[in-house]
Amino acid sequence: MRVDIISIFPEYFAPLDVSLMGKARERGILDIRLHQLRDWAHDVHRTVDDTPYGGGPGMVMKPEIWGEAIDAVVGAAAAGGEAAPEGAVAPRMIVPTPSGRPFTQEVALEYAKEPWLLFTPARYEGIDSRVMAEYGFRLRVDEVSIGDYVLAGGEAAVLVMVEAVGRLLPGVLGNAASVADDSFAPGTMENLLEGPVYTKPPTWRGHDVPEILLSGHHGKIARWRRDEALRRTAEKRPELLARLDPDSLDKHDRQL
Ligand SMILES: N#Cc1c(N)n[nH]c1-c1ccc2c(Cl)cn(Cc3cccnc3)c2c1
Repeated sequence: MRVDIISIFPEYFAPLDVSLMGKARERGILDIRLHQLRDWAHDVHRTVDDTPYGGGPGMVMKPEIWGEAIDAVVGAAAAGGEAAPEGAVAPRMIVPTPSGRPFTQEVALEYAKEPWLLFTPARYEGIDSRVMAEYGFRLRVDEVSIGDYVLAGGEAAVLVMVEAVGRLLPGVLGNAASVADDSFAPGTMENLLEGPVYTKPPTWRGHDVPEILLSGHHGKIARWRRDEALRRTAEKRPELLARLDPDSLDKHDRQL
C-alpha cells in the first residue's frame, strides 16, 4: 500500500518511522511518502491560509495551494511520471475533520483494501471546501473524524488512521490471528471489547492469574475469554451489546 500525506508539519509523522509501521515500511508493505504543503506556496512567506469569506474566527487554507499539491502528488503517477501502486490510477483522498463520518474499525478495514491512500491533514479552520468538491469524485474524497473531541489539526488523526489501517495489512502483525481477536474485529469479537490479558509470573504481588488460563484446556479458555469480553463490554460499553447480532450469541452467552 502506498500512503501519501500532505501537511505543513511533515515532521509530525516521525512516529511512522518506528515500531510496527517502521518495520512495515522497511519490508516494503507500506510505502509512506510525506510532502510539505508549503512547497506549492510560491509567495516569499509560503502562505497557505487566508481570512474566511463571510467573516468569523481563524483562517482558512487556500484552495490553490492544495490543488497544486494534490495534482503534483496524484498527477505524477497518473501522468505516468512513476508507476502508480498496483495500477491504481488515483488514490482515495481522506480528509480528517471534526465534522467527518466516524472512523471505526469497519472504516479501517475498508481503507486497508485500497492500494493507495492520500491523507490531507489540515490546520487553521480547515481547507477551502472547493478542494473537496474539486476532487470529490475522482479521488473518492472521504471526510472522517477519529472521535467526538477537538484536536488542533488533522495530523494526529492521520497518525491514528495510518496505524489502524497499517496493522491490518498482510504481513504487518506477526500473528495474523491477533487481528481477528481485536476488539471490534468482524466475526466473534464484533462489537465486543477484548478481555484481560496475563503473562508470567503466575503470581505477582499476591495477584494470581485466573486458574483457567493455566489449565491448557483451550475450549474452556476460549469460553472464559468470551465471557470476559461480554462482561467487560456490558460494564464499559453497554451500547455495543445492543448492536450484537442475536444469532451470534449462543445459549451460554444468553445466560450471562
Ligand atoms: N479528525 C478529526 C478531528 C477530531 N476528531 N477532532 N478534531 C479534529 C480536527 C481535524 C482537522 C482539523 C483542522 Cl484542519 C483544524 N482543526 C481544528 C478545529 C477545531 C475546531 C473546529 N474546527 C477546527 C481540526 C480538528
